Amino acid sequence: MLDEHTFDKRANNAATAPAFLSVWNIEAYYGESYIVQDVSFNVHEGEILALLGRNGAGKTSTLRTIARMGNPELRHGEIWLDHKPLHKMKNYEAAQAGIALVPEDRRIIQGLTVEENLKLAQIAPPVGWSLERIYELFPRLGERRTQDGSTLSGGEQQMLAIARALARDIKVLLLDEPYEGLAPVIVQEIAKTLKIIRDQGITTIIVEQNAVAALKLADRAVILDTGLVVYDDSAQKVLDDEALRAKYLAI
Ligand SMILES: Nc1ncnc2c1ncn2[C@@H]1O[C@H](COP(=O)(O)OP(=O)(O)OP(=O)(O)O)[C@@H](O)[C@H]1O
Repeated sequence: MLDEHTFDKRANNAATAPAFLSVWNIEAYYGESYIVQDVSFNVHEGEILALLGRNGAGKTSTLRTIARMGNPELRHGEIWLDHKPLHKMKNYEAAQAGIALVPEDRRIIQGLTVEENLKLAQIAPPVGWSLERIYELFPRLGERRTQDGSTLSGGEQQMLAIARALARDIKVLLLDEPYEGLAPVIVQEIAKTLKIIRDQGITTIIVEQNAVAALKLADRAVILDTGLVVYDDSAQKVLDDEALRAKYLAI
């Protein structure tokens, strides 16, 4: 592994200069199962990256590794966020460094209102967006601020899960299947919001079964196949290339 000193030397080399978020040769395991197999990609500040691939390709595992969840266990490689070594951090340290993972099941806390869910996210510094700013972006949440969060519709729960991430001071939003189970009109509404969030400087990685929707949203795409990167280029190119879509995404 490189220390910060070695990293600085690398940073001076244009060919290997780290991006805002750099994932370098990461290998991660569930027990002895080798799942994330030498994955590398860069994410530029303020872009939306779609991380795609068939079922079981290792997308969720890659997000969990970046968020330093501990399971899967990172055994090799490096992850750098804005010159900070995420690979040396525990989950809470990665969160403090600005990583927010919104998991597939959204984890809305039952028995707490929308506003309480948001306030709970702000309990420990560094605090991010104010409630006013959040409600401006998600008017539906403002209207339902006193409603139990677990009684929201699927789309509203997804909005609350994203809003809760923004309530903390984050740099990178990791979204795992944000569109799952949502009607196309709600998908469009969330996509519009994610573009506004990008335009406010937040970097996003989206993992999504609805590859077409993710590609339409994203600036760039990385495609995984059995734990390996098989494509890393513009999202539009994938939309335009039928053979590529059929080969790696089966769409
Ligand atoms: N907790 C776990 N323990 C052991 N193996 C796991 C665990 N979670 C996932 N795996 C395995 O790791 C591989 C990659 O799973 P992962 O969920 O990362 O893929 P994915 O690309 O996100 O898939 P999907 O699109 O189906 O959600 C799969 O073979 C899966 O069975």
